[in-house]
Amino acid sequence: MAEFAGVSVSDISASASGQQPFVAAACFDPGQLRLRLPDSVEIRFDLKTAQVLRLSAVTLLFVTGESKSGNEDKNSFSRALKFEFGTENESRDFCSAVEKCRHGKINGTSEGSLENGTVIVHKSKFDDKIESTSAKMYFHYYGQLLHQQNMLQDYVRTGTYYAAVVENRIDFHGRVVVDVGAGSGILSLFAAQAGAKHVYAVEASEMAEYARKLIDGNPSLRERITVVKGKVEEIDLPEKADILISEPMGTLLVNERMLESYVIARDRFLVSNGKMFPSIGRIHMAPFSDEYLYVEIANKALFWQQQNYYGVNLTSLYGSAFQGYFSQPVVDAFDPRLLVSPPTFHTLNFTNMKEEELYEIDIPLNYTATVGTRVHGLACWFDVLFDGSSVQRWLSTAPGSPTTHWYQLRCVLSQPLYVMAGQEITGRLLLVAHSAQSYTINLTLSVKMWGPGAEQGGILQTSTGKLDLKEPYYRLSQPQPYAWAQDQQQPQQQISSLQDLSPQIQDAVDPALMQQSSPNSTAL
Ligand SMILES: C[S@@+](CC[C@H](N)C(=O)[O-])C[C@H]1O[C@@H](n2cnc3c(N)ncnc32)[C@H](O)[C@@H]1O
Repeated sequence: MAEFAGVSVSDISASASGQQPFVAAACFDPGQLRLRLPDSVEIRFDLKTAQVLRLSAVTLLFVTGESKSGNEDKNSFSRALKFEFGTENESRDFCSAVEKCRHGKINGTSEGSLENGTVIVHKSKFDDKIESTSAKMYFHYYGQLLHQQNMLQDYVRTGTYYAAVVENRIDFHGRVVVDVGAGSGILSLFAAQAGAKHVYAVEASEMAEYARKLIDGNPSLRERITVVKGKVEEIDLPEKADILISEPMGTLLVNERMLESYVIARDRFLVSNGKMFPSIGRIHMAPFSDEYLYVEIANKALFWQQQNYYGVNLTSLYGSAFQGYFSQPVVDAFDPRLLVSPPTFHTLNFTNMKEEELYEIDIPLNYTATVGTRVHGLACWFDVLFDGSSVQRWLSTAPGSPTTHWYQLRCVLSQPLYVMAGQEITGRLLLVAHSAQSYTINLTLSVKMWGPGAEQGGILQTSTGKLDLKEPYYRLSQPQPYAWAQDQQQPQQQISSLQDLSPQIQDAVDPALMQQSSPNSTAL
């Protein structure tokens, strides 16, 4: 590894103001820069979080998220150092050494000449889009075995992947495979079982170490699997892949924004015409009616209706709390008979879509109501296709299908809509990605009002909602029995304390329900 002797270093971190420049030797290890000071103190810097800014031909600014002293590994703090080199060549060599060693890469990356002021080694595309705090929590979550176990124990999910791989061993046999976000390494092991020539299991979280252990514990497969710790946006691999395998799906398919990493991995590692398992995903959507759910959500805000909470009037926050509860998409398994019309779907083709197409997903909605009822929002779920050469398999998360750990998702509108059987429901679902690895959901549903004016094009009754996919309400009930007739004659036990609701909710609740409600009914 490269070594640079006699580098003049000034610590210009706020915490080091007034310190004199010192002379050090700079050495590189995979992923690390070591500065050796004359008094044999050594300071190590993690290159993954480092940025290098070229200030002049011989001066570099080196900023790092954390450093570790030789004696005390746990002592970490951010540093800004100014490096002065003897020659321009030396400063360039230092830059390319940083780049080469940054991720402890399997192979090196190109060296390039730089203009003054160019930031040369720093954030990847992932880091540019995603807040570091979000990424830290995300990879911390996936670094824990209990969460990997949760996915492994979703037998619908894991069993479908297993079947898709072993039934299509023709697609894996003798092929190079990249497992994008390998987690425990399970899909890599499946690919190796199906005869893959070599599998690169790429995993960014600490789970990579467990994956290594798991793979080591399977001697007949381990020779053909290499675990690569790092983000697919950042690591390099020694060869291209014939096939990518991944499980990048989040709630509503797109939550976690890992599909973008899957598409980036395709562009970086897959041979042209290579296969992707899965190759397409579809978001399915349909309007639904669920009075129970609506009242349950509206009721949550009632707390803020109190005028004497330890002597404090809370009501000024009631409106905000009410909107807040309706901004949470509901995750649970529901009875498909709650759907008000047949679903439509929107397809994402992972094999040819651009990563940027996932930043904003705009879906026009158009349905015909099959029943007269109140529409409380839009129900969504997804499926993905394993388009194998032998067998095509779908992994479905639809209501009524065996439940998966994704359940289904419902966007509930604070103002329900009235529809008649045969009436058209139009609208738009706009998903806008945000830097916390999730999406803002903008939902609009409209129906034409009946009565005077309808013949002239009708008056639109529109309801809108803005929800944050990052903040779901995990309701996780079992599928509800379909307890009432399509004409919305609700059974008595579902109505509780409706008389206690605020006038605002009472306006929004089905008037038939209000008449039937009784304070003695069982809780919702
Ligand atoms: C949904 S889990 C799937 C794990 C495993 N493939 C399975 O099927 O059980 C997604 C995994 O991808 C990893 N991951 C997410 N984004 C990544 C990225 N950009 N680069 C590498 N790994 C990533 C996460 O840490 C997580 O372990």
